[in-house]
Amino acid sequence: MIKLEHVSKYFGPEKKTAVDDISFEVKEGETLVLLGTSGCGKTTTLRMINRLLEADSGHVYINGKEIQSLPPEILRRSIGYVLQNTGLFPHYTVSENIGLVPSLLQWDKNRIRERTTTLMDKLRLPAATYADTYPQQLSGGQQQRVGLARALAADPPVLLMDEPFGALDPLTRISVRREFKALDEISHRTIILVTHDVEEAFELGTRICLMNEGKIQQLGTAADLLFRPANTFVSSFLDPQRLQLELKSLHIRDLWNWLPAATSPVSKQLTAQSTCWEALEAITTQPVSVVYEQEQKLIDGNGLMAAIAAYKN
Ligand SMILES: Nc1ncnc2c1ncn2[C@@H]1O[C@H](COP(=O)(O)OP(=O)(O)OP(=O)(O)O)[C@@H](O)[C@H]1O
Repeated sequence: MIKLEHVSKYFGPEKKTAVDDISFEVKEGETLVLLGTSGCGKTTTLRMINRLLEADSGHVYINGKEIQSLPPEILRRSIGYVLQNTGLFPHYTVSENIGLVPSLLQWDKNRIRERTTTLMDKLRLPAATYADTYPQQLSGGQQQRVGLARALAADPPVLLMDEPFGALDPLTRISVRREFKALDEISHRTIILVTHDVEEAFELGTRICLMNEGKIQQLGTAADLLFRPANTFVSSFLDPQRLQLELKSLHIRDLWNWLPAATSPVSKQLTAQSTCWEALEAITTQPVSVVYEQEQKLIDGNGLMAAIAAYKN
């Protein structure tokens, strides 16, 4: 769906390298997260995909078509773009902001109104209350949802998101992120999301591309990065949050072979798809059992920790 081949970008008279020969592919419906510390080239990479920046070398393809072959304004109509500071127009109402791209595409007024209302309802901003308000009358979390609705309005197959939850306070950030993940409008889209927040990357990414100094250090699933790091940069980057990330990334089914059998029936609250984090939350009061592939296993604190240790060895 999206393919980068040996893409590089340099800035300034000294041709300082911002992005250094990176290649990756994002499949249809996948969310790829570009993760890394400030200045590692995430935003530059993202902006070369919608041609807000031009690559100095290499090729970018969307659906097999090289993006250079399309005028930037046509290209951008099929790519939703969400920014940290939302980029909403302050003198446009919420519904005018959301309907911007459909208007440019010359949809008729009824279709724009219908689409705007649908999106506002889905994003918990009922049109009756918010359609005629202005962005500055909304909270940060609400403005972020308007920014997302605007990016989704013309139903683009591709969504590029640059620190979309970055301006929100930690609690709002977690709830807006959960809502985003659960949104049916998101599930079928191909998304590239930039963040420096490891937990966010692990929660939202189908795969994660960890960058440093313009280069890809590793591109893989959360489990690849955690348990099969490509180099010491990758493991040290994750170390500060390692325990939490491991508990949230490992599922009961991953540990199945190392968990003890349940000898007597115990209350069942978990499934094999539950994460170890969810299991720990559930077993704070009593052990639980899980049935998977016609076997019943016991989940208690000691058994779970021993199974995690065995999995890692
Ligand atoms: N327009 C520009 N002119 C000169 N240098 C730039 C420009 N844009 C980015 N850079 C430099 O390129 C490098 C990569 O920047 P980029 O914004 O892509 O990093 P980032 O990983 O997105 O960082 P952040 O998380 O802080 O946004 C940095 O060293 C930055 O200073």
